[in-house]
Amino acid sequence: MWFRRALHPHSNLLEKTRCKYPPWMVTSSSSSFYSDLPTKKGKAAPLQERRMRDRVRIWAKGGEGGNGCWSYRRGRNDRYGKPDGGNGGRGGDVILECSAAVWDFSSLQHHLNAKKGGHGVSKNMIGSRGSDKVVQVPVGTVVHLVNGDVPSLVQNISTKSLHPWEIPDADGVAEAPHHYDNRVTASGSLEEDSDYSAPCFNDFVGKSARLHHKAPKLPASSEAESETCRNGHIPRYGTDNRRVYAKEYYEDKYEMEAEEEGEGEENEEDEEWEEGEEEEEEEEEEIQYSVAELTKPRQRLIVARGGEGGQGNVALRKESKYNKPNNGGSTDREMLDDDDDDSAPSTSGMPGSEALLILELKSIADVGLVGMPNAGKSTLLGAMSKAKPTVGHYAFTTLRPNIGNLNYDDYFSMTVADIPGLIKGAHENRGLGHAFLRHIERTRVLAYVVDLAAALDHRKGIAPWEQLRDLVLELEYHQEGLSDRPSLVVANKIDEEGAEGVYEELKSRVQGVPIYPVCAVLEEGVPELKVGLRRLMDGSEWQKLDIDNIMVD
Ligand SMILES: Nc1nc2c(ncn2[C@@H]2O[C@H](COP(=O)(O)OP(=O)(O)OP(=O)(O)O)[C@@H](O)[C@H]2O)c(=O)[nH]1
Repeated sequence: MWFRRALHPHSNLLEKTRCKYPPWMVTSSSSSFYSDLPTKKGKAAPLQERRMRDRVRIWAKGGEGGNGCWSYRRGRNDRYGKPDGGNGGRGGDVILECSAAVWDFSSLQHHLNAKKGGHGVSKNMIGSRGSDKVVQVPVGTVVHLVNGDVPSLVQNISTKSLHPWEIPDADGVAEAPHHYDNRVTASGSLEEDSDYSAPCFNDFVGKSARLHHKAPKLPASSEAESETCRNGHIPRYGTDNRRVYAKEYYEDKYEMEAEEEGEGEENEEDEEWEEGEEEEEEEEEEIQYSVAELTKPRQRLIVARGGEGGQGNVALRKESKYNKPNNGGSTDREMLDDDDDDSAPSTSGMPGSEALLILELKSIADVGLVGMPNAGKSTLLGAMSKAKPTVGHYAFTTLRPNIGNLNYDDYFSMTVADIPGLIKGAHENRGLGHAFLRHIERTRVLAYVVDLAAALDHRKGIAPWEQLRDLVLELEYHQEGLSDRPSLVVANKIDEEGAEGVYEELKSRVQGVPIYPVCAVLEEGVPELKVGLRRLMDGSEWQKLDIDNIMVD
């Protein structure tokens, strides 16, 4: 309605527009009225016109644990009070979530940080858990580890659906609490997370202890004593002293434990030896390839874990009391009520784990269309499926793999990936390089698309049999044995004049694979091609293109 009003002779909208823009920009014809106005090009180019980001390096850091609280609950009748500082909350994890709604890594940040846990509070209240950083990655993401812990797979079902005593199944998709986490292996199978090591004391010694509440009366440690001498009284609020005391407290504890076990020296030797071995390993292989894969939507992978929260003085006091030798046969309750030793400090939260990762996308499709630029791969994908890839009469129109669904009358369906054009020397980074070939590493069937008309009428193109030889060589350069899978040849542009003769010559020069003459533009020969692809898919035919079976001048 509004545009009719604008064009109505009595409408003053047209008049206003005339005033706003110079006369040469405003015409009375309805077709050019709006199109002549200067239009600003949007920032976001269509997906097809953007280059794909299928490899990215990310740095993930789990959230720091919240500090434990040091607090005493004092009352009118209780001058000294009882400890009531709660533990700090656990830091958040960095999680990669597999999603079918994401195509590549272009929306991924390089630094992924999860949130810190909340600090513990008085009245024995635990700090809140830091929120996780969940980022979505496309289906087919492969994770390589440069630095850090091996990521672990998290299962993703609401625990409400489980029986209270049921342990979430490893193969299922149950959201397991963290102690049920499993490690994922290169093959995607799960392993029990048996050697997940708790963060050690050294992890938090270097961190400044930020304690909220009043410090306990410190024992006569060397620093505390010197402070006492200077001020004439035991310092009650010195953070540094608390930290020193906390350090000594834990060092003593760990020494005692080691002495008890009588293996202190052996442990040191073992550690040195292990360290040496680890260094050697690091030197040998810096990147651990394919430590995990995300192949199904909603799969989740923890790449960096949040640090544990620090302990409040309630927890530490209980711990120290339970650890005391119980000679008098007193009960646990009596031991807890006994508040002779109320000087247990609180501890600061552990830092979260860090990981440096390389994410790589390997699209998953049943059939991969491989061909030189301008061979007609995108046109063919559009003819076979409902995909709408960009088609252009110039080379390298396709900048990212396009995936389409090939449907059959009996509801069978398969996915087809159109890979950007390859040229001779792609392995030396000519053209778009051969990085896109990683997308066909997972395809089950290969369809080589050749342009029958490329070398016709003294055009400068390459003859179809030479195109095939170059394609096979490029696949092999990318990965040995990549061409070793069921294959067929699509002889495209059969509608061009003289293409029939080239097709006949192609058949005589290339042996061992079925060749389908097709006109992708007119969708001729496409049904036969679909039948051929299905035969290769279900295994009723198995033929591959061998370099020895291609006759080139
Ligand atoms: N005559 C004829 N032209 C075709 C046929 N199929 C495709 N074309 C034309 O060939 C040109 C290239 O087609 P695309 O589908 O973009 O080729 P591509 O292999 O995807 O090219 P890249 O994106 O460079 O890899 C376009 O101008 C198409 O119209 C066909 O069967 N017959």
